[in-house]
Amino acid sequence: MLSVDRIDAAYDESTVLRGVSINAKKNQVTCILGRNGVGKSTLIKSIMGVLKVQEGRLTFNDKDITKAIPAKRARAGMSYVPQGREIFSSLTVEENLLLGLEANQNKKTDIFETIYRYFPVLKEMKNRKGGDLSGGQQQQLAIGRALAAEPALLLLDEPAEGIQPNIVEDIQQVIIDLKQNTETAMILVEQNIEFARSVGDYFYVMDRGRIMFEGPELVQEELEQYLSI
Ligand SMILES: Nc1ncnc2c1ncn2[C@@H]1O[C@H](COP(=O)(O)OP(=O)(O)OP(=O)(O)O)[C@@H](O)[C@H]1O
Repeated sequence: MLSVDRIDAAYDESTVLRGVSINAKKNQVTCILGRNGVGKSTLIKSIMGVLKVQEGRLTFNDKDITKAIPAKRARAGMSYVPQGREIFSSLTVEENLLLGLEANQNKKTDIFETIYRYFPVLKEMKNRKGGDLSGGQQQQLAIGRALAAEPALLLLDEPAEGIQPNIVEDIQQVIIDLKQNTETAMILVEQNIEFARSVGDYFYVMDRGRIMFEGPELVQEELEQYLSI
């Protein structure tokens, strides 16, 4: 459903991604692993279109989206949870979710019941300002907002980073539930190997802007070489 074909991406003059190719499939969690600064977030940004690629091609549901702006990719079914959970602090929880609904083709708030079932705390706090939530609650809201679009492809950039363990478990359960009950394809950038292993179906390991390893299992040797384990 998503195919990234030999892309290069750069910030100004410095090239960060070099000939990166990955695929994501319906109903599967595709994990991107690698040390700090190897280009994982840059890859996710290139997929969402926040960063333009210089070379290569992106295809989403058989359409070439290489030059499409992020809003068009969102309308086509992509949702993005950036690293650092960028929610709107001055809007309420419910207003944040309503913004997510904008990208949803059927625009029905029925999806909110599913989101509130996944993250009951969001229902309890639906009239509170996003900025009043704890870090973990804001991460739940960021994921909830992305799910309000009922995406075909969900991009998650380190959702477990800096989050307390019980909320990490909730997020893990949501990913597993989405796999079991929907056709959502997910791309998960993660430093937490156990988290990635527990939900992942296919793994890519990056180093200095390139894919060094890919496969359905994480091989210990590759982990030691590229993830300093
Ligand atoms: N906005 C930016 N402008 C210039 N350089 C950037 C920018 N964002 C990232 N970089 C650089 O691009 C490289 C890859 O960064 P990226 O954030 O993609 O790595 P990452 O693998 O996601 O790391 P982390 O796990 O720390 O988020 C790094 O050298 C980083 O310093």
